[in-house]
Amino acid sequence: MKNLLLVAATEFEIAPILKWLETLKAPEANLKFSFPELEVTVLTTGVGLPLAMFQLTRALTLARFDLVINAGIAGALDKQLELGAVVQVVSETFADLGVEEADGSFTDLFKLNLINPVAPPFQDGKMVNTFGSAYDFLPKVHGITVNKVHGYAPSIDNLKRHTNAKVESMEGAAVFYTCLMYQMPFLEIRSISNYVEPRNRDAWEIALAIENLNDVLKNMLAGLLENRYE
Ligand SMILES: O=C(O)c1cccc(C(=O)CC[C@H]2O[C@@H](n3cnc4c(=O)[nH]cnc43)[C@H](O)[C@@H]2O)c1
Repeated sequence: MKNLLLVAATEFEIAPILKWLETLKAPEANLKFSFPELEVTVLTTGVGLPLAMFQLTRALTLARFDLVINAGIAGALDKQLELGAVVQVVSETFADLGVEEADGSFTDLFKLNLINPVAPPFQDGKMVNTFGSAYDFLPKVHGITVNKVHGYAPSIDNLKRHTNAKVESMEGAAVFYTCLMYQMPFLEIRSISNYVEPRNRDAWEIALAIENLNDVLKNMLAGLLENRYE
């Protein structure tokens, strides 16, 4: 039997898949859905790096899982990505962990020699999902994780000059760090709800992003359940 941990920041991001699971099976404690061939545990961590890191670490110390799937919406740094597009994030960085210099530029903790850029789980300051390369069903992109969503043109321009990342979230790097440290296979799947641009909340397509994200999750879970519940 496979044990899967589905991790999202908020319940609204995974509400459709949760509803689908609930139509198939009544959950046990801790939102665990048990099928003969698969156990799916759903964990909502709250928004942001500290909450995600604590909740995921606790979950991984309390039970054994074969795979963690981090699912959620995200901002796109690249306008070539369509709103509603679903991607697999294959690398992550803690993008605002550092210092702001007197000229407004940003220096990360690796350049300041405060974190060793090649000490596990980092590779040249990045975290790479080596487990995720086995999965090839979505476009693969690089991601960054931030504490503060970018919404001010000069800081967005500055960010785009210094990263080749295509998506921005608030939890991805916490999942990468924790899973890589525990050598736990994992995937980060994100659907684009908005562009990282001067703040314009009205332009966010959250409903579309959630619908597409949950369609992908449903296909994955249905496959793992040998398509007996479609
Ligand atoms: O209503 C808002 O203004 C607002 C601002 C930030 C996040 C949200 C959420 O709905 C939180 C859910 C989730 O969304 C991820 N997310 C979505 N877009 C972005 C982004 O442009 N930059 C970073 N994170 C983003 C994030 O992982 C949150 O957990 C609402």
